Amino acid sequence: MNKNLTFDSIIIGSGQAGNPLAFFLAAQGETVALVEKGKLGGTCVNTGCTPTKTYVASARRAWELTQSKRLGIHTSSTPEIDLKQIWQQKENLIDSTRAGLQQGLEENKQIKVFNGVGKFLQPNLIQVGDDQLEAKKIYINVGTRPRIIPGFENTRYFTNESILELKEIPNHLLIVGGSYVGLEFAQIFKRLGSKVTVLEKGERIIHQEDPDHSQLVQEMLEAEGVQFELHSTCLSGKNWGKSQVKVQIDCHGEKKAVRGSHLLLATGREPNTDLLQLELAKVNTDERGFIRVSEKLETNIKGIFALGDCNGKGAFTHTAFHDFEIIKDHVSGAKKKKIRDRILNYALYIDPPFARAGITKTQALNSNKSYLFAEMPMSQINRAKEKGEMQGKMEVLVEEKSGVIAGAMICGPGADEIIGIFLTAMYGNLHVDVLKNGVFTHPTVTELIPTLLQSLQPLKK
Ligand SMILES: Cc1cc2nc3c(=O)[nH]c(=O)nc-3n(C[C@H](O)[C@H](O)[C@H](O)COP(=O)(O)OP(=O)(O)OC[C@H]3O[C@@H](n4cnc5c(N)ncnc54)[C@H](O)[C@@H]3O)c2cc1C
Ligand SMILES: NC(=O)c1ccc[n+]([C@@H]2O[C@H](COP(=O)([O-])OP(=O)(O)OC[C@H]3O[C@@H](n4cnc5c(N)ncnc54)[C@H](O)[C@@H]3O)[C@@H](O)[C@H]2O)c1
Repeated sequence: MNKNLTFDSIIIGSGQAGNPLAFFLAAQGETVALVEKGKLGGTCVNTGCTPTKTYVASARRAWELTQSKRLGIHTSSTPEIDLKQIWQQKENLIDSTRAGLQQGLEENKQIKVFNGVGKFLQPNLIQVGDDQLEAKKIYINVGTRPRIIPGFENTRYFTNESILELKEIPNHLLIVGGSYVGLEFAQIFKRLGSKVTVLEKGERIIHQEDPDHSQLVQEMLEAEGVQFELHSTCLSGKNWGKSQVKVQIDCHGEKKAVRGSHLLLATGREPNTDLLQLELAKVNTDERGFIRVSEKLETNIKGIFALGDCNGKGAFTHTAFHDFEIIKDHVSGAKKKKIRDRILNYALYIDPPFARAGITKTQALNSNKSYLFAEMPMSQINRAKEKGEMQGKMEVLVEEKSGVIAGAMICGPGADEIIGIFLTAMYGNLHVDVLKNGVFTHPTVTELIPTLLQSLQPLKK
């Protein structure tokens, strides 16, 4: 039976911004409809951060066993990898996270969850199944999905979602796309026992990073046996017999191709905004379908907001959560928080992690400001030596005039946590001397930050 229901707010998408927002608005006394077409918790919980980092942990443990001899530990047998159990462990973690969320939503009398695809009928009217929901405020948090490139329509392929359902280790995994998703899975499956080949159309992997960083990460993965085919233009796939796939990686000249047992497409994301009938609400998007928003996340239509990956202003869980913080700040009246307050930062969870904050060397060289630069290889850092993990380095960029840190990159043990030291200094607008004069705990990677800063020199091309 059709129902017409009125709420104070409607949230479309149970993602990293939508869930905390539902609880916050409810605590303000609002009635809230939360519309979700799939599983509660969105990408990060179900098919993104949580499952991949669980797999990274298992893969790390498998790799550690192969390294134990070097550290004087002799094991009597080769480790047996049980992907079914790794899968189960990840399922358990996801289930418990989702169960906590579901319980919180069910117990909250102010929130009602609707299962189904939310679509606009008018700027303040949403259709979900047979129900029509009305509210003065609508928050869109619909996230993104894997982008499938042309040429693979009739090929057996996996995405970041379906590959997490495998129960047996692929014999030879081909991965199209040498960026965050592709590289994390490349190392995971190599360490779990697959042969892995990454096919990247560009001249280098992680093309948004500095070229020497692309090189560094490629060399680290190659040292573990991951193979790379760069300049893989003109890609297309086809099934090869019952159990293989063949990917054409150059359709000119020698017509090069590679064959494998499994194929993962990791070629970027596209926004789920096409499901929303945004045209009926006259909400503007950019040419790629991301919703255009102001600094306070409002769309061109008053009362309609877009948060998280679907607004194209961030592509991470922490940026989606910060979008929630911005809305919270505006609803509660402080009205100080803005998108531009945040400093770009993230970690690529290969092991050891590659973490970055602020600008790159390439960006610094292309700007009209002068910068100081310092770097230090992990091979000079005692803690890294003691752990026997000396790949990677630490780098920092300081704006010469202000003496404030503009960018940092750490690739090495604990990099994803240590980058927070630079970020704190950057958020606090601290002069670099504060860190340079600090005394940090021994033996840590962090204790070398003052030494790193003592070697700052003008950044040169
Ligand atoms: C493999 C992988 C690993 C990742 N690892 C990390 C990491 O380590 N660290 C990090 O910071 N980020 C990571 N990310 C990115 C992170 O997952 C996203 O940035 C984050 O989940 C974005 O959250 P969101 O709130 O924008 O939307 P999402 O979490 O994508 O949630 C959107 C929700 O909206 C629902 N929806 C869509 N359309 C509709 C509709 N019309 N009606 C109803 N519901 C709808 C979807 O089903 C989904 O549940 C990873 C991503 C992937 C793919
Ligand atoms: N640790 C993390 O924070 C983390 C981990 C995984 C994913 N993510 C998020 O997921 C998003 C998506 O990651 P992603 O790696 O899928 O996408 P991406 O957009 O970062 O990279 C896509 C890659 O595929 C390549 N590619 C695109 N079209 C191709 C083609 N036709 N042939 C061959 N190669 C092609 C591109 O050159 C690029 O290297 C990221 O923006 C990131 O925010 C974050």
